Amino acid sequence: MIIRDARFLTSNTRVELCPPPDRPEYAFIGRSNVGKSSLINALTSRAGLAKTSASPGKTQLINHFLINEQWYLVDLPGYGYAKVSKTARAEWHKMINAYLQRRENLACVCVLIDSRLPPQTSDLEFMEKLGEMGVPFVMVFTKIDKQSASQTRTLIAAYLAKMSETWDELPRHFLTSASTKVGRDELLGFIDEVNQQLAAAAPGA
Ligand SMILES: Nc1nc2c(ncn2[C@@H]2O[C@H](COP(=O)(O)OP(=O)(O)OP(=O)(O)O)[C@@H](O)[C@H]2O)c(=O)[nH]1
Ligand SMILES: [Mg+2]
Repeated sequence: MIIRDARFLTSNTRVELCPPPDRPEYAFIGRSNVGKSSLINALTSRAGLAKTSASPGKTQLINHFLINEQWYLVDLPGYGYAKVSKTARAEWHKMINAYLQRRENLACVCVLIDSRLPPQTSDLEFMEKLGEMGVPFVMVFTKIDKQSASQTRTLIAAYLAKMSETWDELPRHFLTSASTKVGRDELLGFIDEVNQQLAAAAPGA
């Protein structure tokens, strides 16, 4: 897929204030600092489209971007950041739960996972929750440029082995780097595929 056009639409905390649910939506979520905003910039080849930061907790709102006038890409605030207050964490859960439950055009959630770490409880629990809610998702491993290919292979294999303890069928997964753009075409190809399936299934198609 070629990204001809990518623009920022809105930032807000409430699902009712999101843009009209009139096209497929793909949401990026994962632990703070995992590289959600950076990957959005890499996918769209628009540096600075989504705000990034070396310190965790940069993205605080539900940010909508419109891609090729056809689909929405959403940058969400991260979870699992230790220095966040109890109140802030409760607010995050409220906002994200409402978004996941009520955003009717949500086509797929991309759960971003740091490729350098062993399976983290917060990621495993979040994916469990998506499964219980019946929200489709894929796993997107990030920052693979930061280690050797063999380290990545070993860690991903261990991750998938861990997942197969609780999942009968493993979700699809992608290996990515916002720095080198590895995995960009695969992820965009997947989004294209889902967009086409949804269009074919839509009434009047
Ligand atoms: N080397 C490398 N660094 C990356 C990559 N992706 C992100 N980073 C760096 O990781 C840090 C966090 O990136 P962000 O994109 O802001 O992370 P985020 O997940 O949006 O973080 P929050 O909005 O705080 O939840 C920044 O310093 C990025 O430059 C990558 O693929 N490779
Ligand atoms: Mg961010």
